[in-house]
Amino acid sequence: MNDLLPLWITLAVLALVGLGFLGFSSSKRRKTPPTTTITTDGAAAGDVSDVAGRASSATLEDGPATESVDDALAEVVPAIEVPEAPAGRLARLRDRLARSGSPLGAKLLAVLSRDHLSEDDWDELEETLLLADVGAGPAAELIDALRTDVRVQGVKDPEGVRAMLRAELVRLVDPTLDRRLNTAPTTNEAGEKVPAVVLVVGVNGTGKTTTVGKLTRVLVAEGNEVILGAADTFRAAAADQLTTWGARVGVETIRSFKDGADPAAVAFDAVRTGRQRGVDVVLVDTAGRLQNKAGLMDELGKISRVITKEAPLSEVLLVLDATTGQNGLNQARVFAEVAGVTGIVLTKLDGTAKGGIVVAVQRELGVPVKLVGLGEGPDDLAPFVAEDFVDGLLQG
Ligand SMILES: Nc1nc2c(ncn2[C@@H]2O[C@H](COP(=O)(O)OP(=O)(O)OP(=O)(O)O)[C@@H](O)[C@H]2O)c(=O)[nH]1
Repeated sequence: MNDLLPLWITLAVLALVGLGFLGFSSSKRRKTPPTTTITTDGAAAGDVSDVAGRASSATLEDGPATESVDDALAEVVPAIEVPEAPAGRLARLRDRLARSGSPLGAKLLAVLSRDHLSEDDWDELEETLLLADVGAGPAAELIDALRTDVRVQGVKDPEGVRAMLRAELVRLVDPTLDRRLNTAPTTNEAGEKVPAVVLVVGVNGTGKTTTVGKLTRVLVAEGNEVILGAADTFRAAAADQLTTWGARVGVETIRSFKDGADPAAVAFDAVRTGRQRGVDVVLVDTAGRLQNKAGLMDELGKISRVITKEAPLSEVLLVLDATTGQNGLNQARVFAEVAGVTGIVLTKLDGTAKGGIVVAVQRELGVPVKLVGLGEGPDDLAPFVAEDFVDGLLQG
């Protein structure tokens, strides 16, 4: 029996080592990056935000709850998606524009193709433009230009009429405006990289958070490193929503888990983190409740003041819902005064026959439309191109 003692000891040691290995590998398995693929439908995205929210709050509020955080994340952390390249998106989305804008394009073409244009016909054209929210000034301008074209050229064949209308609409939308997004990082005097900071403002419900999410994908597709700041602390779900958008393309969101946290503090943290990490762009989502002008001015003023301690603001994008017409324009005026808007994002153009708002809002604010939202899909945000937009209106 004594002779067998060394053998028993060896077996016991081997068994212990074996058990240890199994334990290690199973704990490793829990930490393996989850492989759940998130589809583009809202339900799956919602699941992720729930869990992302649960996981992060567990980390912050419950102390060392690493096990449950891992488990929660393991359920649904998405595989990183590859967003669609931005160039040519407007052409892909042209059908949606055509469907929404066709009352404008088709009606204008139908009237202009009549044999002898009477005063009533010109009135009808003007009315059509006004109904599409082009605005009184630009509508009158377009009618004058078309009257001159018809008198001088006397075009009557359908192709000629279409070409004439296209040229005048493009002129009205103004292809000469600089619509580039300023998202290039800079270098400060100390030679350090400073990220471009894009502040996104607008009334609640216009699509700000969605736009920040879609814009993140545009920037990632262009090879930028991005960090998001969830400074919409008014609506708790907005930060979850933003975290989900970011996670889908491997982008981190800086947020607070405190109810009603100071949005300026979150914005500051986001920009500071972006600077420390050397990222290219920091995108900051805001709440922008339009309680009153003074309140809005205080909030946005404070956000931009604290941000600029870390990095200059590169862009202030105003998100406007195209379906809200003149009301949207009134809101836009207030934001433009308060926030120093440098570009407009017009959302929900897929759901309106009022594509003319592009012209009205540019004229009203003197700021170009830089991006348009044409659906709820993750890549349904397109850089605005005057010619493609007009072609969309005239298609169909
Ligand atoms: N059809 C369509 N829907 C859009 C578009 N952009 C945003 N939406 C929808 O508009 C709704 C509101 O969007 P949010 O991004 O939550 O709006 P928000 O401005 O951040 O709202 P608050 O956080 O309350 O300030 C969502 O259902 C979006 O899917 C678009 O271009 N087309």
